Amino acid sequence: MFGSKDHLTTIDNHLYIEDVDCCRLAAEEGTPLYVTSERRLRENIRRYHRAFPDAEKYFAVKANGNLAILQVAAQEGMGADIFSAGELSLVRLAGIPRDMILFNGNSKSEKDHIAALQAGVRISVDSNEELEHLARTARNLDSEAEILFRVNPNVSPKTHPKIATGLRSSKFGIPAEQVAGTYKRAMELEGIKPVGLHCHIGSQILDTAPFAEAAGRMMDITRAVVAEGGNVERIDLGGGLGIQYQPDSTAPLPSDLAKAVLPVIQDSCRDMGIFPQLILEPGRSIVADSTIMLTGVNVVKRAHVNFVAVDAGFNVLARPMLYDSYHHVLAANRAEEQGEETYTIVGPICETGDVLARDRRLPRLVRGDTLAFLDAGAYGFSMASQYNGQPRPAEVLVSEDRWELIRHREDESALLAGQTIPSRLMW
Ligand SMILES: Cc1ncc(COP(=O)(O)O)c(C=O)c1O
Ligand SMILES: N[C@@H](CCCC[NH3+])C(=O)O
Repeated sequence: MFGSKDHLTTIDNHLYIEDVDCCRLAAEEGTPLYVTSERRLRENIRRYHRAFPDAEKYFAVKANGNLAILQVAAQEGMGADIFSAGELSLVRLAGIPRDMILFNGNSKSEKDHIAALQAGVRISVDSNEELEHLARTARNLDSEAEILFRVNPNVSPKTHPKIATGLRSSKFGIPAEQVAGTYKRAMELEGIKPVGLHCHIGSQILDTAPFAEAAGRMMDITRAVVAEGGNVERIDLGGGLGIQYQPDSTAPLPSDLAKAVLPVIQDSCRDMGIFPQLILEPGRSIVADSTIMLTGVNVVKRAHVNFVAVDAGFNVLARPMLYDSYHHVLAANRAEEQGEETYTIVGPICETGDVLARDRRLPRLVRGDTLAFLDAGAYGFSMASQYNGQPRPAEVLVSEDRWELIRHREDESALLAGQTIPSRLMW
């Protein structure tokens, strides 16, 4: 019923994650609730280690910044791809070694550069202008920035346009033809030590060909940099491997990615006589399918469309609203029943676009039922908001037959946090 998702099963009509009954979770922890299988998370990481035994793997923290999940990633030997000083604090707390952290981003402030330099992590430089700013800041701190250059390889990843990042028209990276010149400039700059090249072509990519194409472009650029006398010690191919959101679809595995990119890199590097450290930055393919989101049914409305209104909207799971993404849904308390009715599942937010799923066949639903949205671990909680005065949900980590809270449910006080009323208005 769940294909390769062997952390999910049904017993007596209830959905289980590992050995925990999701109906019990909903009853005891409330809904909406994010629930992660520790076993699946570890297995997904180990799959990357098996496919790429010599590469460093940096978990893309933007996919899921929960500290317990980062702790598991650290225990399993992952580094981190971070995009802000906030994410830097998270990964340092989780114990990820500084030598395996890359500070990415197309719009870093001086404060971000200082945070990266003081923490001693590498920085991915996204533009010629950033290079000059960073060099100045590093010199002011009497420090030296080890940098990679984010390259724009102009490769089409065949994914949703909002999450394609490697096209010429995207805001990310230095145009491929400029990189060798920029690298040369960096070698002359005091305060800067260029050590490699970085790219990331997009997310939820279901075909390995664009990765191979990007690897080829990276090798062409490496050749040009080496010809200028540059030292390329690190090549970072980013993340982006897609997962199987639709039950009848297929997605490549890390081993398929390895088959597509390793020969391209290894052959070219051997030709050039260099042996750089390969880096990958997977997010979604590590954490998405480890996690489900449980949500409670509040209202079933039989109108022009059959609506089922649940307690999670795009404030909890933004992906369907942002990208028309599909998440498979089932009734956690009637998981073995056939679909009898067709429903559009909507949230509690005051917007017509607050639709989590359309035209789903489910058992006849009533108030109090629990729905499970699968594959919710990547860009799920991390994109949740408090819109419409909705406190954000709790998260739990399941291991075999027990679970632990890894993030408390917010209450209304979270909506007040950080706010002040000027005294002149208090009368
Ligand atoms: C620089 C960078 N690395 C890695 C990732 C992770 O991508 P994914 O979650 O698709 O593996 C992203 C997000 O797209 C990214 O921007
Ligand atoms: N947030 C997107 C992925 C963005 C990747 C970050 N560059 C999603 O949910 O699919």
